[in-house]
Amino acid sequence: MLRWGILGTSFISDTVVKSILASPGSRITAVFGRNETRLDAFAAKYNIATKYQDLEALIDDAEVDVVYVGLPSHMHSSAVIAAAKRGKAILSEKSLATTMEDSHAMIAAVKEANVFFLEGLMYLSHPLMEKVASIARSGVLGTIKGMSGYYAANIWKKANPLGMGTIYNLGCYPVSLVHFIMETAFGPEAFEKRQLTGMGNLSNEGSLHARDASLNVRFDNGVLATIQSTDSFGNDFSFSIQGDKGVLRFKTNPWLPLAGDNIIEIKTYGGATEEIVVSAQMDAFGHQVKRVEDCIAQGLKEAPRPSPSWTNSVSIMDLLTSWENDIKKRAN
Ligand SMILES: NC(=O)C1=CN([C@@H]2O[C@H](COP(=O)(O)OP(=O)(O)OC[C@H]3O[C@@H](n4cnc5c(N)ncnc54)[C@H](OP(=O)(O)O)[C@@H]3O)[C@@H](O)[C@H]2O)C=CC1
Ligand SMILES: O=C1OC[C@@H](O)[C@H](O)[C@H]1O
Repeated sequence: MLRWGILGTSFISDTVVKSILASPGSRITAVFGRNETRLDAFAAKYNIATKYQDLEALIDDAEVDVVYVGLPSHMHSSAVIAAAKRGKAILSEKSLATTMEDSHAMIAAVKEANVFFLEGLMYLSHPLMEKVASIARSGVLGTIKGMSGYYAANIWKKANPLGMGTIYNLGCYPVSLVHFIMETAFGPEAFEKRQLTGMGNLSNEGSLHARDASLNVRFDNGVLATIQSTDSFGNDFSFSIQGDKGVLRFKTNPWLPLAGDNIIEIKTYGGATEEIVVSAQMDAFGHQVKRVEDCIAQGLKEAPRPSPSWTNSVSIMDLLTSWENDIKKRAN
């Protein structure tokens, strides 16, 4: 039985805790929150016995095997480093961090401590992504030539501005999916070799960050990717993978795959359209908990693909930070 300690009592901890409690292989022994009222309410709601207002105290708790980091993204690095030093396994929310310096420091710490670490890009643990990878490898799309993605959610008033806006809150989803498809189709180096341009609208509320952002990438092998992301309006998604024989489109949200039916459409240029349904027992958060349990039971320190390896998480961050820098460079 895996014993979890939860850092943070916000919306995302609420979601993740429900999946942990639904799993027979896990239980929650402790929760940290800085606000006493919210901490008490959270612990009471989920019947969590031990409450801490001191983050280090939770990490030190001998009854905690795995720490879930549900703190804002600029705090991931310090929490992950502290947990790694105490030998804890770690599941830490996306984005990995908000800077490359923090990203390298946290991955160095988990390597040094030789502990399990997974970034919470939860959709990559869902069986839908295994299916997408098998389609990308099957040849039905031909050679992959391009990808287009869009993610919009009106969350800017709720998201912590120190999490650095839509690029890190939402853009990380299409970028990590482009990363996964590039790796699946062309091998581990293909994503790294590229040129990009970023455009966007900046906000200075709480931090200087992109609120609406678009990205154009040309990978050195000729594949083109276009991504758009906003946290200032809407509630919508799209993602397609274009090959020289056909195109794959997601009919349901690739980044919030469900318990139930998840739907992909493949259209070949000869005219045939096939709908593929991937049915799952659990949503992405449920599969993510199962993945953590399975990895720890097997003594693994990194989760297998489609979940991101440590190197994958750093590569994704490298693109996110380059995207942000390019937008900011144009604004100057
Ligand atoms: N996977 C998913 O679907 C989603 C993931 N996320 C991720 O979850 C994370 C949390 O984001 P968000 O909800 O915007 O963050 P919040 O600002 O709501 O903070 C989350 C938790 O961290 C606590 N916290 C914030 N600042 C501090 C601090 N300085 N010291 C101690 N505790 C602190 C908050 O306490 P308090 O309540 O007192 O403010 C809260 O309990 C991010 O990494 C985000 O990317 C978010 C949404 C969905
Ligand atoms: O991280 C997230 O993932 C799913 C989105 O719908 C949510 O708003 C975002 O914060």
